[in-house]
Amino acid sequence: MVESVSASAEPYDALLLLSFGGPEGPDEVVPFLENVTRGRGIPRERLAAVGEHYFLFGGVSPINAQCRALIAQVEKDLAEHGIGVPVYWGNRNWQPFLADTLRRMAADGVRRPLVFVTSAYSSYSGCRQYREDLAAAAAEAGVLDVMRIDKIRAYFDHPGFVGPFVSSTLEALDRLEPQLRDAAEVVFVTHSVPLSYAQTSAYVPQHEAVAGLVADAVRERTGVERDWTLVYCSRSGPPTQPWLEPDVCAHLRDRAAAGARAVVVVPIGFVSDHMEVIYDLDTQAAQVAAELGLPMARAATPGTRPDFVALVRDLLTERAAVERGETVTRAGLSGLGAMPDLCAPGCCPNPRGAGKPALCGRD
Ligand SMILES: CC1=C(CCC(=O)O)c2cc3nc(cc4[nH]c(cc5[nH]c(cc1n2)c(C)c5CCC(=O)O)c(CCC(=O)O)c4C)C(CCC(=O)O)=C3C
Ligand SMILES: [Fe+2]
Repeated sequence: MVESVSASAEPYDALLLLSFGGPEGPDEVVPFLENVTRGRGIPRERLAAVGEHYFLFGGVSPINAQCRALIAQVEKDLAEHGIGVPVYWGNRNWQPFLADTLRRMAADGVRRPLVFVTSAYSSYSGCRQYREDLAAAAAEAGVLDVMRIDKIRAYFDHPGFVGPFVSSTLEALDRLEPQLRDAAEVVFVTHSVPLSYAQTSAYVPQHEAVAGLVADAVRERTGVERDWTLVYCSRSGPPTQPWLEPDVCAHLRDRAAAGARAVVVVPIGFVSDHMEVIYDLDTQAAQVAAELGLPMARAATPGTRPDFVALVRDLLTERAAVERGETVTRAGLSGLGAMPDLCAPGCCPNPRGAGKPALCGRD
């Protein structure tokens, strides 16, 4: 972590965790899905199928509990480091809704919050869409005149994000039978997105960089050279629209046919074990692997690992130092360089066209 940056949140007076949101009971599943997919042309069959994924887990997405757990650890960590900013939480698609949170923050006297989004990579879904959410919610809450909102940069190659995946990949290898460990291939997985999103953002190169960093570290630690691939899960949208491929299940079939002996599945696209992880990987991909007789272990996501909790503080103090006019050293392990604090004009564009207001960028 970057200790050269003084541990102060000045000029920020609050940290806002901004996430996706998820249902917390069967009655909430359909309204939640309506919020997610409004105006996005997701086929009815796909929606019904995704609803079933949630019902399989009692209509409860794990994501909200994971946000609460992360916030509790971040509050503790900030307090331990003498950083006295309150931490708030708002979501794009479910309670607590972002606009309600912004209203409460304004009433509490917050004027200069910094936003941390639970998405590490650049893409419309993980970057600009949250910036549009901030603009819409700030307008709805009527706080645009009293609050200046900044957002923390994309953090895919930060050691506090990559490190937990190195540890969890080693732990997953250890869960395989000892005689299979050295032969196990590493399958890095992220959320598929439409090709149009991938072509207009650094989504794929950023994932390739993280996969390479984790694979290198695991090779160093185990002394074993193993094959790895980046694949995708959770494809949605109409069948006519091209999305990133291959799908994780198709990849497992291919590798089994090619004689692979075991796999470790590493969900580098996700900061915590939410629905895509517990359904698409732990349920669906695990079932395919079982049918193929292919031993599979799934690596954990960063969740509330101490390195990831410390990442939030590091990025908060880094950005605060920038705003105070200090020179900072930015933690980042890939050769891609840090993403800018203010998104460049037109970055991670809205596939339905420009023109929707977005905060925290140069456009
Ligand atoms: C890149 C990306 C991330 C990672 C970055 C980030 O974390 O933000 C992400 C996260 C998430 N996606 C989630 C859930 C859903 N995503 C959907 C639909 C879509 N996701 C997309 C992309 C992404 N999504 C896209 C291009 C669509 C098509 C519609 C559209 O263009 O918007 C749908 C609709 C049904 C379906 O078709 O799957 C659901 C229910 C949950 C909550 C999980 C839980 O409850 O635990 C989380 C964290
Ligand atoms: Fe999604």
